[in-house]
Amino acid sequence: MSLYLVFDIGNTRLKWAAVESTQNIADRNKKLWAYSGSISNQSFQSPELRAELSDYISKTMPKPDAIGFCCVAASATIDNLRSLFPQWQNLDWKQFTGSSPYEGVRTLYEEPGKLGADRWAALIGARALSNTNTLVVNTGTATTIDLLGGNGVHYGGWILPGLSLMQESLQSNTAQLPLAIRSSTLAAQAKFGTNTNEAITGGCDAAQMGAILRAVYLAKEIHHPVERIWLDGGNAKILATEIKQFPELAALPIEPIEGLVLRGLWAWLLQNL
Ligand SMILES: Nc1ncnc2c1ncn2[C@@H]1O[C@H](COP(=O)(O)OP(=O)(O)O)[C@@H](O)[C@H]1O
Ligand SMILES: CC(C)(COP(=O)(O)O)[C@@H](O)C(=O)NCCC(=O)O
Repeated sequence: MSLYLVFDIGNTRLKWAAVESTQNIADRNKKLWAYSGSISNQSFQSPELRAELSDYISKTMPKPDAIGFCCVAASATIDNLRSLFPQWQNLDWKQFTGSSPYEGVRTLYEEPGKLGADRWAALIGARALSNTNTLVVNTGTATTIDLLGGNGVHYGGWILPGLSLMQESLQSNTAQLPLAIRSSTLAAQAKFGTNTNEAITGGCDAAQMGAILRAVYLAKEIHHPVERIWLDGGNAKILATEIKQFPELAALPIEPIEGLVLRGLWAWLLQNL
């Protein structure tokens, strides 16, 4: 049995988890991520908070046999990550990138090295869960929508501004729009907005859901009809709730999930160590 520590550094948050090589990688039980957590990139810039995180992780688990990580944030974050555990000597750090090979999955991206490492890891994580035609939707800083065929081929995908980014860009690039606050009465989104707040949140939600729907139609057009949609990332719960209100989308095989990127890093370590 080997112990792995995996880190997913996104543009907003750093997520981590510890897993044992003997655990079932297809397990969807939340307990799978018993040792896991996240910290905002902003907090991770603070030496004091990094020391706290390091202390917490190193007291929670023994020295791991390997640490797998991927990063789509600034490269300085990688330096901070790699200096996190001075208490553990000779750590085996493995960086996963968009061009890291993984047996059983290949991408049609023209330059795989340019594919976001987190998108590629999420696709591998999805593959570890099932061999069906799958749409991988990651609703983080950006929203990414990727099609993975049951044959293990990544047909490419789309990148949209994430929900917060959409709303923030309206505020920062207009004279009259505020930063919208999501109403707790979600039914408001299922109609045309009758105030600025509803108009913004409803519009941004509709853009995200419209892209998912368009991807489902396109997958059918290219003869890889979607059999499963994984919804991951910081805005997955919001979007899943919105989706339930739209019969056309609610009928789709959509499931919220956590940690697809971390799962992909784990699968990659299993295959390469
Ligand atoms: N506790 C949180 N901290 C930061 N962002 C959050 C939180 N909860 C929800 N969000 C939303 O999730 C997004 C970040 O999601 P995440 O999947 O961590 O992104 P990334 O992988 O790009 O870092 C933010 O843009 C924000 O809209
Ligand atoms: C699209 C992304 C910004 C998403 O990042 P995230 O929202 O997870 O922080 C990231 O995957 C990235 O920088 N990709 C590189 C370009 C590409 O995938 O084509």
